[in-house]
Amino acid sequence: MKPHYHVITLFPEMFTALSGFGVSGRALRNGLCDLKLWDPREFTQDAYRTVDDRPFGGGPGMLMLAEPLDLALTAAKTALRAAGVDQSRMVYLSPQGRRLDHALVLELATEPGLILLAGRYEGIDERVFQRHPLEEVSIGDYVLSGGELPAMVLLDSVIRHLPGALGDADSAKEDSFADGLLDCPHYTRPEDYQGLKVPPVLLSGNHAAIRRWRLKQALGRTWQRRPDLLQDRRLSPEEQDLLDEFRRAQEA
Ligand SMILES: NC[C@H]1CCC[C@@H](CNc2ccc(C(N)=O)cn2)C1
Repeated sequence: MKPHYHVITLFPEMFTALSGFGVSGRALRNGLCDLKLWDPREFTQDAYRTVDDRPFGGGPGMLMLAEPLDLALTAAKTALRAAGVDQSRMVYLSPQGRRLDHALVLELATEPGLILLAGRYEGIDERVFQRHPLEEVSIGDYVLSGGELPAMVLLDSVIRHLPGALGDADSAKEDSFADGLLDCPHYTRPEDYQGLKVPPVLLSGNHAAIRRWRLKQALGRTWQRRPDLLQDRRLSPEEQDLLDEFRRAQEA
């Protein structure tokens, strides 16, 4: 059953960045999943198609009105039910949310339906959260002008884990965060670029040695740049040896 992704957004055209290119574009084109965009403006009833208004209590900026969002969210839910998906996770992208990480991406990749709400302006009327069980998700501790880019970041990372999305399935498995480590260095032709050489082991054809070298580099980089990731990751005896080797070489 292919997953259905629905996004509520004032700027549906932005999503060509996801649907028009690369792995995510191919996955959508090949029907591994589908994407439906809902513009709250289509759910307004006034002549000016108003989607925002000033905040009660004063303060700068505008807020998104509850009704167009409520109607758009309900329309998305109804469409998903018609497609046979009864329970969809509903996500509001916001800096106040649960941090998106590999674990959450894997969770979301198992969902048959997702409804994402991309906010704009200074926020949305709080009553939308009382009408819909929206979970807040953040892609990082910074503020963007809208939730559309975070929605595309979330969907791109999720789509990569759908069966068939990546030609060579291994590349997702080999994704650094898949095994809890940062990525190793990569090299391709030429063997000598501006006097800079490729590590000989990668040209040796000795696949056991190449695997060990890559694992050692990934462990060393993680230790150097993201030691916190090593807190949560038990190391096998081989990995511990490789990391010790890396560290000794650094101190030499
Ligand atoms: N109060 C600001 C807030 C009002 C409502 C719209 C959002 C959109 N911007 C976002 C959304 C998500 C993230 C993130 N880190 O995932 C950053 N920025 C901004």
